Amino acid sequence: MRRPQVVVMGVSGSGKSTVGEQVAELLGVPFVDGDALHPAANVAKMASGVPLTDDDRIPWLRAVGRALAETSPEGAVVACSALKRSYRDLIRSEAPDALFAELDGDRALLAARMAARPGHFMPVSLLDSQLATLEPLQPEEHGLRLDVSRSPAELADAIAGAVRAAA
Ligand SMILES: Nc1ncnc2c1ncn2[C@@H]1O[C@H](COP(=O)(O)OP(=O)(O)O)[C@@H](O)[C@H]1O
Ligand SMILES: O=C(O)[C@H](O)[C@@H](O)[C@H](O)[C@H](O)COP(=O)(O)O
Repeated sequence: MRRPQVVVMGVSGSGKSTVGEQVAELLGVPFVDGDALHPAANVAKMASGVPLTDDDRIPWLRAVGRALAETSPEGAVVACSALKRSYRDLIRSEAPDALFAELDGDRALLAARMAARPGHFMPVSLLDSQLATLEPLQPEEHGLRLDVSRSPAELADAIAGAVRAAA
């Protein structure tokens, strides 16, 4: 298998961190949570209920792309919302072979998962702006879309299988 570079993407609460960690485990590569790469100002903004702008996100997306390309010679899995096509293009400018696994779910399920998640900075009130910003993965983009009504283990298996098939 070529070195896997995988972005688990989707709106807040879709399971990027939970599923991404399991994908990394299955592939035997490091996992990087994109949340940890945000500057403190971005986290403070989201925690106060204000959506990020493109200007807030651009340096962060470059950092996500660099993490994907540079964390390990074996490859990596990164959890990153990557909501717009232009954001994914920025990540691909650092990691051209990245495979994007989009986690989709209906609003009620996502809101319930966000509300049940203890101690996270992201308020449920930002879910609607996340969904409004989301541009789903397009057919010509390298990746797959999955519905998050399935278990994390099933989702991780499907993503790892797609990565292996693409290698
Ligand atoms: N497929 C799933 N089925 C059930 N619960 C899930 C699933 N994926 C994630 N969760 C739960 O939903 C919440 C949000 O998941 P998380 O990984 O933090 O999402 P994200 O990183 O996309 O914001 C967490 O409490 C997590 O345990
Ligand atoms: O671009 C953004 O608006 C943020 O990056 C957002 O999409 C991201 O999802 C946050 O980091 C919240 O963290 P969770 O996704 O873990 O809720």
